[in-house]
Amino acid sequence: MMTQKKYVVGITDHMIGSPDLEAEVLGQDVEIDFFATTDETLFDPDRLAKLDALMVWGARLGSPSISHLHRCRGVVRYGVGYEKIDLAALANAGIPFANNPDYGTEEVADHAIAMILSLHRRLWEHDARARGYTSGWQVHSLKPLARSNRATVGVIGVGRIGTAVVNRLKPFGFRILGYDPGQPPGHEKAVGYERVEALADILAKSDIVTLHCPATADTRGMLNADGLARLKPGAILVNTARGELLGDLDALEAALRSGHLAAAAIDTLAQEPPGQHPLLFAWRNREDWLSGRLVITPHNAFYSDHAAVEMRTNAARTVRILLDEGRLRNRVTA
Ligand SMILES: NC(=O)c1ccc[n+]([C@@H]2O[C@H](COP(=O)([O-])OP(=O)(O)OC[C@H]3O[C@@H](n4cnc5c(N)ncnc54)[C@H](O)[C@@H]3O)[C@@H](O)[C@H]2O)c1
Ligand SMILES: O=C(O)[C@H](O)COP(=O)(O)O
Repeated sequence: MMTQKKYVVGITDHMIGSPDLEAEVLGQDVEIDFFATTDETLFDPDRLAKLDALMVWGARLGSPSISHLHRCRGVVRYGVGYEKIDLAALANAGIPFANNPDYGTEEVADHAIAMILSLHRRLWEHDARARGYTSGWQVHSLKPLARSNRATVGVIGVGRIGTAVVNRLKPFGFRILGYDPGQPPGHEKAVGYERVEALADILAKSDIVTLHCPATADTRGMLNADGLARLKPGAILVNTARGELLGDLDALEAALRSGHLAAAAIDTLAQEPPGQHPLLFAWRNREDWLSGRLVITPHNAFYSDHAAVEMRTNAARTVRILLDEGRLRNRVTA
């Protein structure tokens, strides 16, 4: 017997492929309206107007779309970050918003650790030099390598992912500093890092800086020219959080060219896929001056098959709870 549909849930976007997993979790009384695009200008207003809830992955969601969500009880994002969602417009429309904080934490932490260790050990630089090995097959051909228990890692943002990174760093013996004005006193003891009270301090004291805070008005450009200049000479930078924290590729290029920044590993860029900046050109073309000192991955730190299932299941459960109980878990306010 066909179950009558009680609700309509909108799902974006084509990154989902087919919303079969969501259909299973949402149940038979939910009709899914699948918007197979990340381009919100292509969202049909009449279809938006019929939605009881909306699930969003890569799409932006701004006031033109939000103004058509007449009966929507909640918007749920598949991911953790929500800088592409106009929270103020949702609040004005009286529509609550939730993110999906508890998926893929382990994956992002592993990705950051892989980046930290491979840059700390200068794997890519050694690989590049050893390939042309008449001059490069030398044990000490690069800048000095510090033993991990003589190096300091600065973790900026010690929330879920930052904490998972701290826990992974401990067995290596690194000194671990943490900067996170949002965490209460005592958090550093509970997690096991040394608390630093000012951004400038953690930048100045760390050999390796790893970013794990969201993109907000406070954090955008925290490592622009000024922030980069505050780093220790020869520091390493890892960004698996958001590209907007760096933002200024001119400044990043200058810091790498001068050697003030020894190396950087980046999973997120302000523009994705990356554009035509000269630094990106040098990276694509493996230019000698940069070779092995800039590693870029395509915003896939979160990804594993397990995390993808976890992400989709958790987000759909959040919607099901909303439809059944009128309660939105993981709610985020502007
Ligand atoms: N690359 C990826 O695939 C991927 C995947 C998931 C999340 N992320 C990014 O990682 C970020 C962190 O995720 P999370 O799950 O740990 O989030 P979280 O909310 O658990 O932790 C973020 C922490 O950042 C802190 N923070 C806020 N403003 C700060 C500031 N000005 N300086 C220092 N710390 C500040 C907060 O107090 C919080 O403790 C997300 O916001 C998202 O942008 C990236
Ligand atoms: O924030 C997240 O969960 C991850 O970065 C993946 O989400 P996004 O790439 O869609 O923002």
